[in-house]
Amino acid sequence: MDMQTLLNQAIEARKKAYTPYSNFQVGAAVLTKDHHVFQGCNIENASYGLANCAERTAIFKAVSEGKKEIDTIVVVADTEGPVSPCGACRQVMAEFCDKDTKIILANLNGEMMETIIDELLPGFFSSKDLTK
Ligand SMILES: O=c1ccn([C@H]2C[C@H](O)[C@@H](CO)O2)c(=O)[nH]1
Ligand SMILES: [Zn+2]
Repeated sequence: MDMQTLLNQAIEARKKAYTPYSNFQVGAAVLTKDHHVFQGCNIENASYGLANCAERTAIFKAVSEGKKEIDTIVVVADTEGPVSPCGACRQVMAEFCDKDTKIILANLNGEMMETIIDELLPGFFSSKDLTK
């Protein structure tokens, strides 16, 4: 699957964002290594802290359908530069991204950057840290 197609799926997912509190819509698309796509949007709550970000929605959809191996994640928002995932999402990405998983951060103006989890969250906490 080409990047533009996956970006378009993230842009489509963004239209479903439920954001009455922030009015900041985000979309995401996860391409699994076995070529399935899971879309996600951010979903807010009157109890503000319960908001679920778009990228976590997409990752959790994939994992809950038994797809844990991620090839690419695209995240898009209407930001000045490419959207910057929050710390919680970076940690969740770290759980399911390998060192080569492509993480594409984009905005609606067509700006894009490609990164990897080691750049987004250097020294992330992982299962390795649970054993001494
Ligand atoms: O990468 C990001 C950054 C923020 N948000 C959401 C959380 C909240 O609903 C709104 C404002 O923070 O944007 C995401 O979904 N993804
Ligand atoms: Zn987040």
